[in-house]
Amino acid sequence: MPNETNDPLIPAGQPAESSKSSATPSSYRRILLKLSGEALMGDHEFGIDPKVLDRMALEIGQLVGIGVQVGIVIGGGNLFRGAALNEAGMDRVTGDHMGMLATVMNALAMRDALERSNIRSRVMSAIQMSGVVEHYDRRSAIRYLTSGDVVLFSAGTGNPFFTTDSAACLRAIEVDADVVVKATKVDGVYDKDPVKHADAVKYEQLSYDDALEQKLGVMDLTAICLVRDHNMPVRVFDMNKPEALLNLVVGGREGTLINRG
Ligand SMILES: Nc1ncnc2c1ncn2[C@@H]1O[C@H](COP(=O)(O)OP(=O)(O)O)[C@@H](O)[C@H]1O
Ligand SMILES: O=c1ccn([C@@H]2O[C@H](COP(=O)(O)OP(=O)(O)O)[C@@H](O)[C@H]2O)c(=O)[nH]1
Repeated sequence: MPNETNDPLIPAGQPAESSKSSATPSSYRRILLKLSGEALMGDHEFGIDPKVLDRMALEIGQLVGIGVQVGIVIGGGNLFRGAALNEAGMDRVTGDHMGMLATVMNALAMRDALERSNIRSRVMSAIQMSGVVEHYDRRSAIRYLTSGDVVLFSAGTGNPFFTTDSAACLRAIEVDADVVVKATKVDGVYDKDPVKHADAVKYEQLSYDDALEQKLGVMDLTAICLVRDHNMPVRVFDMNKPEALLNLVVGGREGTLINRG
């Protein structure tokens, strides 16, 4: 049922067609954007490139400008990954805790860039961090999104052994986003890793089951199971392509759509 009551706690989740009749030219009313930590590095080997943050803030601002509600989950792979720390000898859960804290740092940096561009934003964390960021609360998050604030969901799911892809899918389902938009370094999902195979063929569209059966590697299987079980569409696109984000949100053919098929 479309939300016709203006109650912020009634899910936005309007199908694309119904929101087309509203003031926004967007195909989507509420999106969950997943940014990988590595996307924030730019040309560097580690850390955060402020120029990349500013460019992303600009692109996110374009979405806010046309009335799209934007939730963001940022990864932490530019700083720490639990699995990599574990391979180097560290306890896995400790490594995952460090990875989740890395996502909070990235979210703080992104908020800083958004605010410098005069885009209202809030950071919420799955791990309580009083005095630094607000603890994640679904109802508050929906209120913020409805009021037009960009909400950065940090610290992943709050649990070790998960990824921020799973966190993005989880938060998208919880706040009833219309779509998960996954920004990567490649321009969609291919039949094999396009970075390793020059002859890889891109999919325009892919079903959840095909993505699972073929283990296509662009998103972890836990995340795909979650979106499949809740019929949440995912679009994978290239964040380095200028205007690609805006284009896909207004209905352009960017990247690969993963859905029921
Ligand atoms: N079938 C595939 N289609 C597209 N990308 C793939 C595929 N298999 C593996 N990949 C890799 O997945 C990466 C994108 O996922 P992403 O989550 O952004 O990266 P990371 O896991 O390094 O944070 C791409 O850089 C690409 O090399
Ligand atoms: O719910 C979560 C999300 C993330 N992480 C940890 O945080 C790291 C950074 O997240 P991710 O690898 O998903 O970042 P990205 O690849 O998107 O940069 C992961 O490797 C995990 O160690 C975790 O333990 N639980």
